[in-house]
Parts: sequence; C-alpha cells; structure tokens
Amino acid sequence: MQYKEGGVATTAEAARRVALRCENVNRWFGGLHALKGPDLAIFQGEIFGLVGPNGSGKTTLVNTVTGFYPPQKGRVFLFDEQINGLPPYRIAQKGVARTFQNVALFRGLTVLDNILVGRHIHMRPSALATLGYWWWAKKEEVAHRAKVEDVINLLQLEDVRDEPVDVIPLGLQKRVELARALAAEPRLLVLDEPMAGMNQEEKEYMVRFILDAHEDLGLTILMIEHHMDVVTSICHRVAVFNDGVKIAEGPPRETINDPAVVAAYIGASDAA
Ligand SMILES: Nc1ncnc2c1ncn2[C@@H]1O[C@H](COP(=O)(O)OP(=O)(O)OP(=O)(O)O)[C@@H](O)[C@H]1O
Repeated sequence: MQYKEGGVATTAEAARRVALRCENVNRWFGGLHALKGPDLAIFQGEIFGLVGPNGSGKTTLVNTVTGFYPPQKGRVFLFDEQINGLPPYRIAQKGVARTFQNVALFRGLTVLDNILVGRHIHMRPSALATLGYWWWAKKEEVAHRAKVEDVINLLQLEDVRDEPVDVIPLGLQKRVELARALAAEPRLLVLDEPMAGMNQEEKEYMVRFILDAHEDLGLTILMIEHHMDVVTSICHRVAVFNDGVKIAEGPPRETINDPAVVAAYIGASDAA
C-alpha cells in the first residue's frame, strides 16, 4: 500500500472505497466541547490509528461512530450509509464491532459463552423458528457455534475456552474481547486501546492476532493506541487528535514526528 507524505491520497487510494467517513463531528458534555468537528475518512481494508494525548477526544470519536454518544452536530457514514442517530445495536447490525478501553466482558460466563454473545446480532429468534426448533433453530445454533470455533482457533483460545473469564490474565481477557468482536463478522472493527495494561509479550501476541484477523478476514480497523511502536509497525495511516481537533494525519512515522504533534504531547505532559 502506498501513501503520499502528509496523508494526501494517491490515485490508487482515491479509487478505494471509504469504509468510514466522519464529517464535522461535534460532541459536548455539558459545557465541555470534547469533539470540535474533525473530519476522518478510513479506506476499506486499512488499519487506521487514532492517537493523541489523554483527554483529546479519541474515545469520544469512537463513541460517536458506534452510537454510544451520538454526535450533536456532524455526520458519520459507514460505506456511504449515514449511521449517526442510530442506536448502538443498529450500528452493530450494520457491521461495526468494538472493544472497550476497560475490558467489558460478562463476568461469570466462560470464554466460549462470551464469544458466543458476539453472534447475537446474527441470531433471528422467531415463532416459526421455535416451532420448527429441531431442524431450523438447531441448525442455526450449530452454524453460530462453528463461527465461534473459527474465531477461537484464529486467536488461539482453545486452552481457556471453558474457563470463566474472571480467572484468566488481562492479556487473555483482551483477546477474548477481540474474539467476541470478530465473532460478529464486522465490516469495521473498532479497537479502543487493545494493548492497554499488557506486558511486552502480551502486546506482541496481540499485534500478531490483530494482523492475522486483518489479513484472514479482510477487515477495516480503527484503532486507538498509545504505544507508538505498535502504531508505527501496524497502522497504514494515523490521525492525531488534540483538544477535540485533528491536528495531523498521514503515514505513522512522519505524522507522529510532526512538530505540531510533538508540541501537543509536550504540552500535555507539562500540564500533567
Ligand atoms: N461521558 C462523559 N461525560 C463527561 N465528559 C466526558 C465523557 N466522556 C468523555 N468526556 C470528556 O471528554 C474529553 C475527551 O475524552 P476522551 O475520553 O474522548 O479522551 P481520550 O482522547 O480518549 O483520552 P484517553 O487517551 O485518556 O482515553 C475529556 O475531557 C473527558 O473528560
């Protein structure tokens, strides 16, 4: 994949389909203007990184895309279909799956059952299906379980599949969250700090699994990540947010060395 310096689209890029487009997205929390109208276009098949100092609006952007905090101004498109204003479950049905900054698994359930929850948006319970349970509903259930098994194999979770999620290490819990998102067969996968709290080995595993999922499933990925070594090694392009504004965008290495980006991070650490 070829990108011009500064994120200007090449001819090849211009011909590619835009998977996610955010236009002038604004979000206020009371008097706090958390997102001040950034635009964003992510191409189909891209791994796109979202970086920036703490509190710069990255998670808020993800929440506007996934419908948790709809934008109060601006628009969001998924493959040219406007999705802002739809509730989160409808956006999930349209093909957006996400993981959370703080792991959000169902405590008390096993790894397998947590991943099965990801199939929920594809389940179609109906009176007819219930009447014909033995051949129709059962057939559906077998198909859902087969999908889950594929994901378990892809992310190498066989050894912990029957463990309650509460007892496995954080690195594995984050992998289970990724598995649950993949089980939904998304068109756009949104990862909010997938490596947070991980040691170096866990991080390397996670990078490998994200790359495998990207390649095997042909996914488009939007990823918030603070680890710059991860961002520069797996993202095709990045956008940098500061104080609710997009201050830079382009190939990872050049962009994070942009003087405006360096200044934003220094300003943030001075303020802290
Ligand atoms: N639900 C909310 N209620 C009130 N304020 C919020 C809410 N969510 C986010 N904010 C505020 O919006 C601003 C942007 O927060 P956001 O979580 O989007 O930043 P971030 O870039 O993801 O930060 P971090 O890297 O620390 O996760 C912050 O000032 C935050 O306190």
